[in-house]
Amino acid sequence: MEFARRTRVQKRAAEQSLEPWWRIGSAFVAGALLEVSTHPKPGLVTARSNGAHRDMSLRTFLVSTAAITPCFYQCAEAGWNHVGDPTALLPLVREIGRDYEAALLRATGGVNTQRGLLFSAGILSAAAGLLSRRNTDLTADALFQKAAAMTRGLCDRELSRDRAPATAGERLFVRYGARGIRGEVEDGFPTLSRAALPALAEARAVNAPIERALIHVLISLIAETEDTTVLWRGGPRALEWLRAEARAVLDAGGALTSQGLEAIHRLDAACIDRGISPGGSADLLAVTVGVQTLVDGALTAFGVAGSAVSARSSRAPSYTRTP
Ligand SMILES: CC(C)(COP(=O)(O)OP(=O)(O)OC[C@H]1O[C@@H](n2cnc3c(N)ncnc32)[C@H](O[C@H]2O[C@H](COP(=O)(O)OP(=O)(O)OP(=O)(O)O)[C@@H](O)[C@H]2O)[C@@H]1O)[C@@H](O)C(=O)NCCC(=O)NCCS
Ligand SMILES: Nc1ncnc2[nH]cnc12
Repeated sequence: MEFARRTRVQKRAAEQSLEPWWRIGSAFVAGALLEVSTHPKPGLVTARSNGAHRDMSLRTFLVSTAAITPCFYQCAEAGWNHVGDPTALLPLVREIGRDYEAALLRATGGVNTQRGLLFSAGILSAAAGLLSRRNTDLTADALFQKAAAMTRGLCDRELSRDRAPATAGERLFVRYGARGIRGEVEDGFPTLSRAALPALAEARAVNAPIERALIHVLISLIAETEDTTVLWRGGPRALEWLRAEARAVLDAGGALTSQGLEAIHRLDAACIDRGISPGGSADLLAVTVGVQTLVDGALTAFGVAGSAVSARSSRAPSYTRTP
């Protein structure tokens, strides 16, 4: 029975002429590329701005994405081949990830562009591989629950006040109790379930153009995320200021209204003035695109320039939204 089921799954994968892990990894690579190219994004690097950064540009992210791309494929394949408890998959995936974190830093000359994405998308790629092998539908909830199962106990193991912190994230845990990307993953991506995916659904419902939809998702993430990159650079006051500003933009309709978009441009300028850059929220935008691509089962929904973001809408975007 098991052999017949696995053959059926592998036959289906073969019919799609791609090993499942290629499709899984590509979903998150697309997320990384679409994220960095989207403009405007408050304080962040885009295709037209370096945001609040002197050490990063679009090209920095393009080469770091190229450097980490194989990681997602390898993590997905590790998940596909994993047998046993999901927690036993995490050490395998982290070993892969650490190699690619070094590759990322070599590619960027030491600039930390996407460590958070490497961690979160690597784990989700492995979770997707594991679920695909078991012929389980790739829903957002299934992916998030599997990622949480893989990382159970991670924060208790790695974030402690009993030893000298080694990284920014560990320092911020000691100082403020912030759990950063580790907390987001171990809790099963609550910020995506609560904010990002509903914002994407809202944009799809009005057939918003892709770039507007991605900006709208990012603002919704900034309003919710305990972003340790903002905490690191500006402390709790900066994080609370930014989240309040993002909520005000959403009250004006977010990226789905002209007033909201004007407010986003103003917030971008204010973040640049203050040296604030919500890199963790940007990572979660990339992860949201990857997850939605796996749920849709196709890259098309995000790849047709100018069209609406929905995978299902065939008509031209009749895009109007009153605040
Ligand atoms: C597990 C680690 C990745 C944890 O690293 P660390 O101990 O540093 O913990 P955090 O700070 O909590 O997280 C690291 C990065 O995660 C992003 N992030 C932060 N908060 C959140 C959040 N709430 N939700 C999601 N993601 C979050 C963030 O990454 C982005 O920002 C970085 C750019 O920031 P920036 O300030 O511009 O640049 P810096 O150089 O950092 O500061 P400046 O000097 O310029 O001021 C960039 O990384 C974005 O990705 C956090 O930085 C790690 O320890 C680890 O184990 N890595 C190994 C790889 C691995 O395990 N992979 C497994 C799967 S492959
Ligand atoms: N577009 C971006 N700009 C700055 N930091 C980031 N971290 C992830 N994406 C980023």
